[in-house]
Amino acid sequence: MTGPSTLITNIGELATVDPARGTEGVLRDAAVVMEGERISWLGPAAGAPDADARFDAEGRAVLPGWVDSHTHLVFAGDRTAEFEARMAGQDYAAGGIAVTVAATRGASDYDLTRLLLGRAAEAVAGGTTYLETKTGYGLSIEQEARSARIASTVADQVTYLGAHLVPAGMDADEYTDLVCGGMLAAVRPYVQWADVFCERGAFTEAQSRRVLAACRDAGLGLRVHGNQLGEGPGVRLAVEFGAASVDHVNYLNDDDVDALAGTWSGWDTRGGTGQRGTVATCLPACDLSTRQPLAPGRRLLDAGVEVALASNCNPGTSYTSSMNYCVATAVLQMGLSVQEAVRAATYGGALALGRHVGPDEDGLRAVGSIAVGHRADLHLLNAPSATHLAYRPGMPMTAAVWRAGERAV
Ligand SMILES: N=CN[C@@H](CCC(=O)O)C(=O)O
Ligand SMILES: [Zn+2]
Repeated sequence: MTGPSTLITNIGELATVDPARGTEGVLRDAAVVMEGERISWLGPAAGAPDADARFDAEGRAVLPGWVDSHTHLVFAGDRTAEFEARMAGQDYAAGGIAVTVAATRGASDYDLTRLLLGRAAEAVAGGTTYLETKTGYGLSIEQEARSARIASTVADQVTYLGAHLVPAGMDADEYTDLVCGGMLAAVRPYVQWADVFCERGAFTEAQSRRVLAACRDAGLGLRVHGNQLGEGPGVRLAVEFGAASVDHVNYLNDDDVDALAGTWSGWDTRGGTGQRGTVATCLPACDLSTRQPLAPGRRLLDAGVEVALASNCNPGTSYTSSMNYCVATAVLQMGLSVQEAVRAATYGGALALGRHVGPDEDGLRAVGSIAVGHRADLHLLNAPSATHLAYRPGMPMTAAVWRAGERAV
């Protein structure tokens, strides 16, 4: 599909995050042409072709739109009281999820959709152009199917997280049967991925294994919430099942890091080719809000693991979809360079969602990097370089956003 073309010129720093351009991938004094939903040209501004419309970036930086590969946006209510108690010293516990389940079950389809649309709009306003979201606040066949259906009308990709918490009054193994049986069948038309919260207070290793096997057999891609509140089997299970990502990863021992690194042994990080492994998705906004140690992103990168950064926007542990904030935190507190953090929040998220490459055909274009044929998802900063995301944290850095070639902000 073609369409009207737009030339964005006078770009001071164009962070392509394209592995084909080597680890740097940064062009100076650059321009990009979008044609319909796709990128049709990029290169030096001086050599840019004509286009139907022209936008002057005035020397500012352009990045790929953020790819937020981990959110929980289908919910009603909030958990301010729980947050206040946590800031007063109480530990986070999985049980708080039940408060959101009650509020979500009580909301109408109309309200749940309206709330989700508002949150997705907030994410786009912050530079996010590709969004995953999950079920997990329904926890019955009807409610999980409703959440999945509503999510699929708004998010780019949807993950089934029936295995988020065992609902009050239910036996854990009987609930796991439901997650692997009738509930899975009911959500299946709406979701691409399945996830399990493998943690104390949520699902045990044996229960998690059953969920992952059933969902894999149903043809879903897999991800795992693991090692968030302490060391545990989450990472090992993710590796064993060939999951696309394991998310949180706060408490890792050497074996966990080695196991994750092993999944990337056939991968060429510089070129972005080869056999892909399990992405470690770090969620720094969640770590700060729950006062957990920040995930060891530096250690994972040094070991050769591909890392993603995501917001984990949800009412319990991370009530923000600001990827700018996640990137700033990764640089200021996790030891990532600006380039590594930007890559993790764009290309890394795309890797975790299987969209780092695409056939680059309609509806299946690659996201998370700027290259010809990829989806035209661009983020113009109010700054001359991406460094300003960390150098000026908390400042309004998002100047304009194009999503699939359309101006969204
Ligand atoms: N860790 C599990 N699930 C969410 C939190 C859910 C909640 O507390 O409502 C998370 O990713 O942090
Ligand atoms: Zn989560």
